[in-house]
Amino acid sequence: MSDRTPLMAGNWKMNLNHLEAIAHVQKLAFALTGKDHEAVEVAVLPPFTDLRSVQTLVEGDKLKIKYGAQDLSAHDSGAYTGEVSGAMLAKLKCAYVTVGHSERRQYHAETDEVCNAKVKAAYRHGLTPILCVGEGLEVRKAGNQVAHTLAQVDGGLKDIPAEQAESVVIAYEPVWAIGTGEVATPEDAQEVCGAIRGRLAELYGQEVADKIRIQYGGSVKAGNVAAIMAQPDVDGALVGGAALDADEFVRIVRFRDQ
Ligand SMILES: O=C(CO)COP(=O)(O)O
Repeated sequence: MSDRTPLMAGNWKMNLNHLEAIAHVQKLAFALTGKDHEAVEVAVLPPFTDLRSVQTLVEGDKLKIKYGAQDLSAHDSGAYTGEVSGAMLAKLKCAYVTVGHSERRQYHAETDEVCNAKVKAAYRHGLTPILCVGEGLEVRKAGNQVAHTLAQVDGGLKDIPAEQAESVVIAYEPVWAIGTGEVATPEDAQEVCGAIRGRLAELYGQEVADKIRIQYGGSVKAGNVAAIMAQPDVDGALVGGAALDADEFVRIVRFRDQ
């Protein structure tokens, strides 16, 4: 059993307005106990428009729930219409920011180079990046999932020094498992997460690699999370749909009770 604290993060995607976000975080906060928070780090990743409201609630009620954003600009400020900078997210006391989610890679043509620039921007502003990697179905069918995912890790972490990388979170999210209900088997998850740990050791040495948390994401539910979390190189989950159901997300946080 590693001494890495599991991170269960809910990626709400484009769901819950700022009023719904307040109600949802209140429900989570009411359900989660001090014992839960000692065992697992819990984070929510709402849409940008919810962040100020979530910050106000978390700070006002001194909640242990962390929060962050689903994306950030590679730029710090300027003529980038519609973008949100890491500086602005830091001002809202965001802890995390996802980078390179497959839906952004797919719909916004985010390359490994763009993801690398965003990882650097996150660190410039004191945000912990959750770097999302993972293969599509064709790559999986061809048996190239490890090589594909490691190339994304290499690209996303290019020129990131060890003192920053040791805090990064890597989220392995096989695209064919996202939103499909077809969760990866624990063995599939461990195969790639273990390979990611090995690459991190090659890049930064084993001591740093052993500090880095690697999440699994893709149709995680309370019923399947425990077997995935039992894998030695899985340190949490990046949860989509199930995170929108407070009771289900709390059951995911309490995976050890299953
Ligand atoms: O994309 C995901 C989290 O970032 C996973 O989404 P689902 O849990 O809905 O499959």
